[in-house]
Amino acid sequence: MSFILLILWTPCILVIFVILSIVYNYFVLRQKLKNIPQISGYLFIGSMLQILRMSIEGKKWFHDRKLITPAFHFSILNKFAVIQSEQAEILTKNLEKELAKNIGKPVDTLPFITNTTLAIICETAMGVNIHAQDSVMQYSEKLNETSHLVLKRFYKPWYTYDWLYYLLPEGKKFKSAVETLHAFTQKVIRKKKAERHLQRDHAQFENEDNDFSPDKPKRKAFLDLLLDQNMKDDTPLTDEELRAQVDTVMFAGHDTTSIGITWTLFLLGNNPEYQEKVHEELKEVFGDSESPASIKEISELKYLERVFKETLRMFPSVPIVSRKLSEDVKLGNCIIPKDTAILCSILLMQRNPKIWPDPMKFDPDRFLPENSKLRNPYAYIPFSAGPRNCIGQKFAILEAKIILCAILRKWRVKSVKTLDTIKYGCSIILRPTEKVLIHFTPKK
Ligand code: HEM
Repeated sequence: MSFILLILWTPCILVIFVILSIVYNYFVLRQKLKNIPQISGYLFIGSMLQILRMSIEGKKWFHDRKLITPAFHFSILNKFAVIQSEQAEILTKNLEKELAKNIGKPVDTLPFITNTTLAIICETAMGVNIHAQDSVMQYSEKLNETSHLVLKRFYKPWYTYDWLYYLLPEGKKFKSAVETLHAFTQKVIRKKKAERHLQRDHAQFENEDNDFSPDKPKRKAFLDLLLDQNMKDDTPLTDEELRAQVDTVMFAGHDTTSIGITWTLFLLGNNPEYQEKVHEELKEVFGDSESPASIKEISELKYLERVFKETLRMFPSVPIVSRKLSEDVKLGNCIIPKDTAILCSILLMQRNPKIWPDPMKFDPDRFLPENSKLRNPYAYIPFSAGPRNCIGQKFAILEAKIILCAILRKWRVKSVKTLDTIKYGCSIILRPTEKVLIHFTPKK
């Protein structure tokens, strides 16, 4: 079967094709650059638009993407890696404390990892230190609340109409959560802008282009980089658009990665023979050293990278991506007309036994170069594909490796639940719906 037809109730009836085939994903995801909208605007009735920029289309999307791309350049990622490493060290200290408090008990792992990825994204996206800011935790809670509410709205047709939705308790809750989010990001942007004015007045940044030279210890957040780029742009972003950019990176950049890392620990904790290979690799790269990992050492952890890739195959953090066709597209014998809504199911495709034999078997060697070379690149798309793919892919892989490496250099892990017994479900993100309990046993 290549696609499923879904008919949904929205202000007008919406027909959606859920695509299950590699070839069809290829046609849908690589549509022309001129107009590659996602359909979150359709599905979530515009409410997500208030928070994020995911529904921006055409030239506007292209302009904004060009503007934020330099902030994800490889040279800048290395600077961000310093923050990722510092936070990974804090995580291991926190885990040590937790284990000392509850000797012999398994740890509910996801909250620890999420606090870490949230701290990382706050510092890298906004330049805010999480420990100094209680409001950041509130920001994260509200972000989760809004994504749950958006999804609930999708299942209740009478919530479709804004005027009605905002009169009802859930609509009011949603509005208040969005206001908290906006207020926080706007405050940070205003503060950043004021700081920059002050710095300019004091001529502290005489040579902007050299700001990333190694002898300059100052680290810039995504927001600083965006403001730098924005100053050079012919059509700069407004404050509201800047806010949406930062919110998007905050939203897209912490839960996705923390859940991916937690699933990795869960799968390693169920597959001791593969976990042993990770420990062997760590021993080879680090020996008995206890110093934090360097970027070079992280890049040598090829097996760990394959482990993370295989985890994202079985548990893609984003299980579905959406598109609205910008042109008629021929799929098999059918012509699907322009403007049709399409869902590409990453989850179903990456677990399709015709493409991935024995799909629920965890096997990192599927990603050995010799085993991947003949595979269609659209068979594996946890970061989506085509021009509108995940801009944070390299950031996420680096972060996952740094955090996993920091944990697995200290402990062996064993999961309480198995693949058959753990409960999880699809919302915007594929997340566990129960605690992911893991035993951590010191290696020394
Ligand atoms: C394991 C971690 C991650 C996964 C699996 C993931 C996956 C995805 C997917 C599937 C999309 C949707 C693309 C589409 O609709 O085709 C996306 C978009 C996006 N992601 Fe990620 N992501 C991850 C981490 C990150 C991180 C760490 C950041 C930022 C630091 C980030 C920033 C973004 C942004 C800004 C977009 C929107 C891109 C656009 O519309 O131009 N992601 N991500």
